[in-house]
Amino acid sequence: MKRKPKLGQNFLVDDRARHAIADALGDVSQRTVIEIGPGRGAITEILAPRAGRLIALELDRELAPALAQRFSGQSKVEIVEIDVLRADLSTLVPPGGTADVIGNLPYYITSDILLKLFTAGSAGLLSRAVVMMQREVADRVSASPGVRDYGLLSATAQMNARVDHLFTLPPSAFSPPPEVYSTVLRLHFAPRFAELGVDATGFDAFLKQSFAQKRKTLENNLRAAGYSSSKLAVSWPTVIPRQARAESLGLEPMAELYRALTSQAEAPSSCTAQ
Ligand SMILES: C[S@@+](CC[C@H](N)C(=O)[O-])C[C@H]1O[C@@H](n2cnc3c(N)ncnc32)[C@H](O)[C@@H]1O
Repeated sequence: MKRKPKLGQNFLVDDRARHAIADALGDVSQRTVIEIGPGRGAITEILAPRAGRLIALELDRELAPALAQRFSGQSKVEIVEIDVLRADLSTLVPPGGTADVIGNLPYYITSDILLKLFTAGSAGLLSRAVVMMQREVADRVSASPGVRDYGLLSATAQMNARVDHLFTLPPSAFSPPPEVYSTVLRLHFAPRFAELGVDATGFDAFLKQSFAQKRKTLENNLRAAGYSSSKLAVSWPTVIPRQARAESLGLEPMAELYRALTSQAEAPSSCTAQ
């Protein structure tokens, strides 16, 4: 049986691909770039001479000191041994400015990393990210409403960023080769909460409730979350068919329903499910 590498360590060995990933971030000469999971430095070594400042976050206790040693002569490069999910990104961003992110992500925590990036993007800390992930996850992030892959991750991503699908790599681009294809996405952080007239925390929670069970209609998911039938009936916008599933709806009608539900005094927690 093939042994799975620990910490999602499939290192990029395709030279064209690592240059294409670094190039996708554009001109970073005046930018702070945060690299997630630099590993053996495949992308780090391309960005080190280009970036205004490069901060690479690596969890592996052997790889991090080896990289720190290798880049010790380059004052613009900092290698930090840390779990990216525990890192406080706000401390890495220049005061009053934003940073960019790059990374061939460790696939076992891709969704958690993306959520962390969206939160930081909404807080105005990040501008762009070029990130590689398992193809199936990238397809979900960039899916449009109504297609099979569209779900909570797509809605959350598209509330927070414009998503460009860049290119896909086969397992042979990595060593050891993973069992899956990998896709590179570019995210331009541009939160839509204000434009759609919703508050970020409340709407994020509403999306989770709306997509809670794929086989249920949106109305049934919201009833299960505690909204009463009467409240749903008076708030339901005419643009949304009563039998619709959240997976078929764009963010505009979802925001319209959320605004209608929250503009009335009754809160979901005080509703009786009927
Ligand atoms: C897919 S490899 C990419 C390595 C390198 N950037 C490349 O392209 O060859 C993922 C990297 O993320 C690191 N990693 C895994 N979990 C991490 C975490 N929680 N925080 C930071 N780095 C992590 C792994 O040690 C590994 O170096």
